[in-house]
Amino acid sequence: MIQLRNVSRRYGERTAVNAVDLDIPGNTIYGIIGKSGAGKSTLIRLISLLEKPDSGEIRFGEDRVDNLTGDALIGQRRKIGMIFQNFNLFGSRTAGGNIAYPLEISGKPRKETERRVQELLELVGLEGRGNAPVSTLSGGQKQRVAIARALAVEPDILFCDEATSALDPQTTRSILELLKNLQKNMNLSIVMITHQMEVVRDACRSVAVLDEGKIAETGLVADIFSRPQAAVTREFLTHLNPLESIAESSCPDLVRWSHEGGAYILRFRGAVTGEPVLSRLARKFDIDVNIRAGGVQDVSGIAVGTMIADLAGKPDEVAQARAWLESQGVSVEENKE
Ligand SMILES: Nc1ncnc2c1ncn2[C@@H]1O[C@H](COP(=O)(O)OP(=O)(O)OP(=O)(O)O)[C@@H](O)[C@H]1O
Repeated sequence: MIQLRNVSRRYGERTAVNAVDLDIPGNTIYGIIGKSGAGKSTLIRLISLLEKPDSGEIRFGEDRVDNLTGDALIGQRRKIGMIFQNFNLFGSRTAGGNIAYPLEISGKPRKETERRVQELLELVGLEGRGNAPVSTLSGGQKQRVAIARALAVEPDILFCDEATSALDPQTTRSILELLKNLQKNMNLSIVMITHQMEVVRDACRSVAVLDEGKIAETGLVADIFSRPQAAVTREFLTHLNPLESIAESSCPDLVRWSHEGGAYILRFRGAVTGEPVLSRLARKFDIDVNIRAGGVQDVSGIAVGTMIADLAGKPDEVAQARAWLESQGVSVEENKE
């Protein structure tokens, strides 16, 4: 478990991370999502002990780590692996040579290093590619090498900083699948920094939404998807949900399709998705329901439905209908698009 209390980091006049409190559970994949400039990279530099906060405390488990220096700092940093958007591989080395690097500098004997490199290549699905020059690898393969290199020294925590942002959607999915499997099989804690809600949906169990250096909200991904609280979260979901992404999602259940928008966004989860809530709504209230688009996404194994609909009728009837929907576990939001 990583714990941040009142952590701030300023650059001159600019407060990049502002009084952040965060509990990142261990042994899971935790997402931190934010727009460009929200402070994600700064936050990850602080948590990975590359920079010190101006104020506040960071703990790994019981140990306070933000104030460490010397060998104690090096010891804690050994527990952390990192992968990046642009892979940061050594172009002059082969795939295997990159993976061997951290083992070589930690003084592992050559035979052991060779054996471990083979194991790691297998682990990331690159068996037989150890001698390939980095320049001959695809983006997805390069990221697999970077993952293997990060895992070579058996870290407790793997930080992924926009690790799939440079990859196409299919490669992104395969890298996320790999990370999910590694997390499960190695009891790893993974923290994923991203600006893509798809990455949060497809890989993370919990998420923190960062906005202008502050935590806008945190929660289980399925809860955030079905009942977003902060305006910035809704904005992320609006860009992901209503039209294109539903059609592309791995579990499309498209009801209808329209580019004309709709007055309301309805979100619901679990059992509610299977119930004929809208037909009951239309029977119960004197309103017309026009579904513009809708679908069900798989969010960490939980079905989360999103529907864009018009609810037309007298204002008080529509207000009552909205209140009834909320009482049935359906979150109703005006569509600002
Ligand atoms: N080393 C630095 N010196 C000065 N300002 C910085 C530094 N690092 C970050 N900032 C500022 O802090 C704010 C947050 O930046 P940060 O890179 O953490 O955001 P981000 O969410 O990672 O954005 P992006 O996705 O664009 O990288 C920005 O206004 C940025 O200009």
